[in-house]
Amino acid sequence: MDLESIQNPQFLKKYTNEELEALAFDIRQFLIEKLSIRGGHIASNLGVVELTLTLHKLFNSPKDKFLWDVGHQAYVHKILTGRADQFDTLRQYKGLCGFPKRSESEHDVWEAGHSSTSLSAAMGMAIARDLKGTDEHIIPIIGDGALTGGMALEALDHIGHEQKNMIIILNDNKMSIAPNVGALNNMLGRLRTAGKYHKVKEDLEYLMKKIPAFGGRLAAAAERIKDTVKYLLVSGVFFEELGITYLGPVDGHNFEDLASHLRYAKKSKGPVLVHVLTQKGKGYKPAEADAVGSWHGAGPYKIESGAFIKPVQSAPSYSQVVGDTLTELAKKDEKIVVVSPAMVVGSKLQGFQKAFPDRLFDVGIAEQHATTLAAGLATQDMKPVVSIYSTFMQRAYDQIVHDVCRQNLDVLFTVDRSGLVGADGETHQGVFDIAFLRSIPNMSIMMGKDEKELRDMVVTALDKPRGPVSIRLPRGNGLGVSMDEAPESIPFGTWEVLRRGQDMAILSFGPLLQNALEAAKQLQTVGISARVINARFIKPMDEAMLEELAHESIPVITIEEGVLKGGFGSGVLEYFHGAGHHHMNVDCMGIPDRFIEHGAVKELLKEVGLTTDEIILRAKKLLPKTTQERALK
Ligand SMILES: Cc1ncc(C[n+]2csc(CCOP(=O)(O)OP(=O)(O)O)c2C)c(N)n1
Ligand SMILES: CC(=O)[C@@H](O)[C@H](O)COP(=O)(O)O
Ligand SMILES: [Mg+2]
Repeated sequence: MDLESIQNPQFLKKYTNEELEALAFDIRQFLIEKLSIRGGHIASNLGVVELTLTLHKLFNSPKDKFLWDVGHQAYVHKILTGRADQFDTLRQYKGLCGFPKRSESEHDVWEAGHSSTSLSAAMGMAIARDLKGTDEHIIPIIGDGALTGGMALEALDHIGHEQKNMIIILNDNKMSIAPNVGALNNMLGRLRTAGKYHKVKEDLEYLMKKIPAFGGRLAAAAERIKDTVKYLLVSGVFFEELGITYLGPVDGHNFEDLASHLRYAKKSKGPVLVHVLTQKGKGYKPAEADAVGSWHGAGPYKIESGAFIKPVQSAPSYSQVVGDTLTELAKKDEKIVVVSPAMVVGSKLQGFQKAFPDRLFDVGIAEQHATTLAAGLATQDMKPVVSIYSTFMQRAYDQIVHDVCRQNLDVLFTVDRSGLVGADGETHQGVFDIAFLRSIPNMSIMMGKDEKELRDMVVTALDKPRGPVSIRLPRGNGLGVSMDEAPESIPFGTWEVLRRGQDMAILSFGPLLQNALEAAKQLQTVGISARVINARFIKPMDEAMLEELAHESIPVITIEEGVLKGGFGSGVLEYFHGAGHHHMNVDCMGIPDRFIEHGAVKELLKEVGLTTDEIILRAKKLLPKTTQERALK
């Protein structure tokens, strides 16, 4: 079938199972081909082809509402709702978003990117539906990984209590990004192998009706028998005990099985959970065989061999540098313990995990728990490191404030994917952490200019008690600087002058320092001498150096890949203001007050004006008239 001709899912209503099989094949071929060019979340999408087709056949989107948890597995839904023709632009600048997007389609009723939000949102929609007196079906689709998130569990508690009509699809592929972990996953494992509960339950209810009613006592006894049988037949009745009818397990690649369970769910009252078993990567051998999560969010690949097409990189990724440094340090310091909320693969912690399986805790998608767990470890004189993506750190804000910083505990946060991340877009940009961490008492924040300085920062943070420390590191690879020298501690709270200059000062940190240095070089050619300062400690700032600038009265530009409101530049302004240096002329460059969509980081930097050219323009404008005139000559 020509998938690009699909306008909406109506055509599916009349499809036979054979036709659905053929369409599932075409969709898989389409995805494998399109994603081979620029990558994307292929494995999760290949796993939900039959499920998505059946949902769109049996329900009426957009009246009935599908809420895709995380949202990374909504590609098939996008194809069926008329967006196949845009797949060449998937996750590209100004192109199709990699997650559901309300502005893209009326069928995208809920946006996500972060996990475990679908059940709460579905509950909100179900309450609204009942208050308005309408009758649509609300259908959150949540993975076994996302189910480990605290929000999902909070929502289940409420859903079971309220008893609103809702069909929860639990898409269980035994995988988070890597193999799923935790006691809930173990419980699902037992359910996977148990018999089909809904059939057993129907038989039981039939049997009960046949028992003649001899008053309340017999009825009560019959209920008890039913409960006992339920316990005997189902190894875990977690959902039923919460008041949510459990149906399944269902073969998520079998149209008949899927349809019969979903039809049953459709006519059920109250909340129902349909436990669907799928295989991540289904239909593409290299992705099916993936046991570590390499095909979760894949880059471009060769279709025939399944080999990834990677640009030749001479430098290690920043994540790898942190992972390796922690492994090295942990050899000498047995107090170092690493906590990862489901991101062992992305943050390159497999080496640490292999070397110290007892000292790495993958806690599943549980950023809040990860943070307070680390706080607990710190109270017991351990050296916990929470390896966390900047964007997911947002989930743990209260735990950082209340549990870690308030008690001034020695917890190190290695804040991965800090700054713009690119193709994942606005849900994932790591641009808020400086603003939200800077305001918390006791928290220190650093970012290295290159991979060597990053390594030195990890050493610095762990060499003696420092209170809470956050070390930011960007997505991607280092600059390729030599790592031959032994790592060393950096004097806490100090900045570094990278280039001398007396007309003005550019203050920045991390990869953007390269742009600053290039700008300074080009400014020199027009007679402007710009000092470039590596403001590697975002907090505490190097006040002695700020005082020098104030004394010299030279204009200052601050540059950061973070939001301007409350960011590093704000900190510099606050300092000058607080110290009474009202004469200081400061221009802050950073991320404006809006969400930044997907695209290559380079394109996004251009969009927000964080380029060498823009720095040069802003520098020239900031300088006093006399210096500007000198530059024009
Ligand atoms: C709050 C949060 N933490 C971490 C992630 C990173 N992440 C994205 S998908 C994923 C695994 C989700 O597993 P599951 O829900 O089972 O979906 P699957 O990929 O198996 O289809 C993780 C950990 C996230 N998106 N949101
Ligand atoms: C959907 C999600 O949250 C992750 O899969 C994320 O896309 C991973 O990002 P990285 O590719 O930066 O590890
Ligand atoms: Mg999963």
